[in-house]
Amino acid sequence: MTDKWSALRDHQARIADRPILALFAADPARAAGFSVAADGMLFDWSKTSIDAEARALLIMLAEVSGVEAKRAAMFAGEKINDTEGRAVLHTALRADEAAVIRVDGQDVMPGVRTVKTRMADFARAVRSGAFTGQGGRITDVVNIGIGGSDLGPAMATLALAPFHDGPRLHYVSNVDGAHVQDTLRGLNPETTLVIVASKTFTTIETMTNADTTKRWMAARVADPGAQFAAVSTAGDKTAAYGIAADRVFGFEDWVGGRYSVWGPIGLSLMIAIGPERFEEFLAGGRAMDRHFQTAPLARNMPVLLALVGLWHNQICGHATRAVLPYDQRLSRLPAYLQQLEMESNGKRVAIDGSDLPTNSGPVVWGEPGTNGQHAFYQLIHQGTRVVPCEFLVARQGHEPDLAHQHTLLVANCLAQSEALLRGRSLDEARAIMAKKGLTGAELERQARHRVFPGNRPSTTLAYDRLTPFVLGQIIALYEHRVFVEGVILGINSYDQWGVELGKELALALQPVLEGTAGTEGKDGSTAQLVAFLKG
Ligand SMILES: O=P(O)(O)OC[C@H]1O[C@](O)(CO)[C@@H](O)[C@@H]1O
Repeated sequence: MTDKWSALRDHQARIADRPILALFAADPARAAGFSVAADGMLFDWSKTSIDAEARALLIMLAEVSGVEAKRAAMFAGEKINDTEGRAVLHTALRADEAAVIRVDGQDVMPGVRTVKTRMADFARAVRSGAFTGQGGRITDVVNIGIGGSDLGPAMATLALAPFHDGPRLHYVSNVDGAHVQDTLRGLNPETTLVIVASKTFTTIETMTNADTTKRWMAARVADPGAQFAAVSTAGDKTAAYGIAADRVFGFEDWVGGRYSVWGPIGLSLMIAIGPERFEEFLAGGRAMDRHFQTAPLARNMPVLLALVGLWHNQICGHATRAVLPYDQRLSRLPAYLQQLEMESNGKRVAIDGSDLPTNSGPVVWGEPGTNGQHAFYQLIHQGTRVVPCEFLVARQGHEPDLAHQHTLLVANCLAQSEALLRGRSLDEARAIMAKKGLTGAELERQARHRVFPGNRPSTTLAYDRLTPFVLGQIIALYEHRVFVEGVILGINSYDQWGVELGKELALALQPVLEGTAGTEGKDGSTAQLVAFLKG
């Protein structure tokens, strides 16, 4: 059967044996030709097996899949999340002051601006000491949320540590009591602000941790509710929880959880770095939006990042991709991208309800370099499976006195992508063994262990320095990559039905574990585990 993927699959089969290095040899301008720059960032995808013909076919794939029309529909507030009947407008949260964006005929921007101003006022009050706890100035902020209500602000707070001049920030997500207990230990309830961050305000992990934290505070503070703020789309539920309306920051259902760091869910980040820096973060996202909307597909960074991803997963069959930031402060980026990419594009059914004719999105994983090098790069270099690697690296760090360490970091990043590309041949390995004095069968055996197949694909995203603006660019880049991949796959990237069944079963298992219900109807393994865990 020929479909929109066929020409690419046929082409890939034809070029499968051609080494990436041969592409560089044949085209001295390959590095520049297979790279794209946008607002100070460089995305180099030349160390992949994509040649000029594959590139043309990939661009055509984006065209025939209607990426440009769908992009316009998203930015215009059309309800492209059609299994939930919602618009997808996280971009409105970072749109410029003059923007007019309508949903159901209503301009949403006045509401966005009003809430942002309220957030900024509150953040300034907390940072300046105008808003106090019952024991004085706020020293610590605890953000209680999970998934998109945790990963974005937690990742960004860590990423922007050099700009963190507000109170200390803590993030509690896991329903495991260890998380909340370990976080609250050592904090003073009288000077702690708690932000309950939940789009729905029903998520059991978040509400359970909020209840626990409220009890912890009540033991020392007369009015714990006065030190709680809430971020949610559910104003009725935050009111029922006893949080005064002036400390509730609402948003609309057109902001998906994993896309929500730009708005009220980013309140903790705003308190950490201040409203002005937060604006710079939004400006970075906005710059990437502009690039995504205006650059031709062949020079469009999110489009190219998506096409490289599709080439590796759907065409070459590589099931995972590693995100490898050579930037310690981006150590939570892989976890953040796991939700962004896997919750968005981990779907086996197309928008029309039919089975997907190809693989869904890949498994995303990673750790910051150089730590990963001393852990799992062995498999990346010499394992039997190919793992496309996505490196991120800054031209400069925030530690001028440690510039030599930054140079070492950058050298390591470049060395890894070079090693993946070049590898080491058997002859080269034999020469190394011969130099060590080995001969015969032992030389051969030892040499085989030292062969690196090479020809392993990677991309590198390089930027100047991890500022709020650059972080905004990076997050928006990946958001739009997910969008483009989703459009081409023909799925709805903005729902998440796959998380529901486990939630339902957990609710039903709670009384079983408490002993008020039996294990009738449970499979043998689950019943056995219940019996063991009940003790
Ligand atoms: O913000 P909420 O409503 O508590 O949801 C938290 C997370 O739970 C999910 O719905 C998945 O269970 C995510 O999509 C979301 O980010």
